[in-house]
Amino acid sequence: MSHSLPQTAALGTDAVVTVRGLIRGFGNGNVLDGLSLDLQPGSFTALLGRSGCGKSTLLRTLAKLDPAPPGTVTLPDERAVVFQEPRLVPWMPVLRNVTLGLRHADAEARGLAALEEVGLSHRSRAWPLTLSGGEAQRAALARALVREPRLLLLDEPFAALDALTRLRMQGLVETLWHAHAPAILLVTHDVDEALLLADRALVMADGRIAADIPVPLARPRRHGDPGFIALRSRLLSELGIDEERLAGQEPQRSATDSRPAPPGVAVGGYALPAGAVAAPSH
Ligand SMILES: Nc1ncnc2c1ncn2[C@@H]1O[C@H](COP(=O)(O)OP(=O)(O)OP(=O)(O)O)[C@@H](O)[C@H]1O
Repeated sequence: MSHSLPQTAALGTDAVVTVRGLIRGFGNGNVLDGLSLDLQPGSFTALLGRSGCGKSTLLRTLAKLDPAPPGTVTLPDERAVVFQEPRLVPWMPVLRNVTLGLRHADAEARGLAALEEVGLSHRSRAWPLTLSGGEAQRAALARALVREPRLLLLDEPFAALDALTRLRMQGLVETLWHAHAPAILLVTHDVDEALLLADRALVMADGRIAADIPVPLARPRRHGDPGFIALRSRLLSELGIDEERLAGQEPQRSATDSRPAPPGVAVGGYALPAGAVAAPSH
């Protein structure tokens, strides 16, 4: 794990999100144990960590779906969240799903514009159950986008998609980020996804941010670039993953594999072999 002190790193006054000493437990120890974090306006941050370390708990707290003790979390009002499942209301057409809860007089025009941006305007009248997995996630992104969020929370939004659709969706999210500049917090198990998209990678462990790694790579990013490879090694090491054992393994999935990715830490959409993840040292 990092030897730096990321709990106090990058804490600034102009942040769009401020978390200070956040504690959250469910009866059996604290999942979040004094976690502190700042997110700057327009930043793109990836959040990684072992399964069960508390990533979704933090994200749910930032979405105000879970309570936080008074004074520990400061958030903008304009927030939106996209989950692994699109969570569309099945008895409402796509456009209604996107505009649900919007109070603007021109909500429909805004909804159509958002659908246009995600490449789904031709399905605005469709029922959610007739959408493909990728289309449904596009609709979920449009529903987030139409709210003009200053903070966009993404909880493994591509994990249930096949590898090719995931690549397209990653490109779409990057385009939307460039166009609208929300602060994005992306929870992902995929180290390559984190390095392709984010300018900062956070690793959670022991209920805190254990490592805070800048990703100063030029875009568009490529897996083979030396800087990418070096950061990948660093991130895998922070995650306690044995890269040498990983290198000896054949990928279990191809780019056109339509099966959803299995849970656990992944690299480039490939599930890691069991032995590649070191036993917890704590
Ligand atoms: N509402 C809840 N009630 C009880 N325990 C919970 C609740 N929410 C989360 N937990 C527990 O808190 C821990 C952290 O869960 P969380 O979903 O935040 O982890 P995660 O890092 O997102 O995991 P994964 O990567 O597998 O999605 C887990 O042990 C989980 O069982």
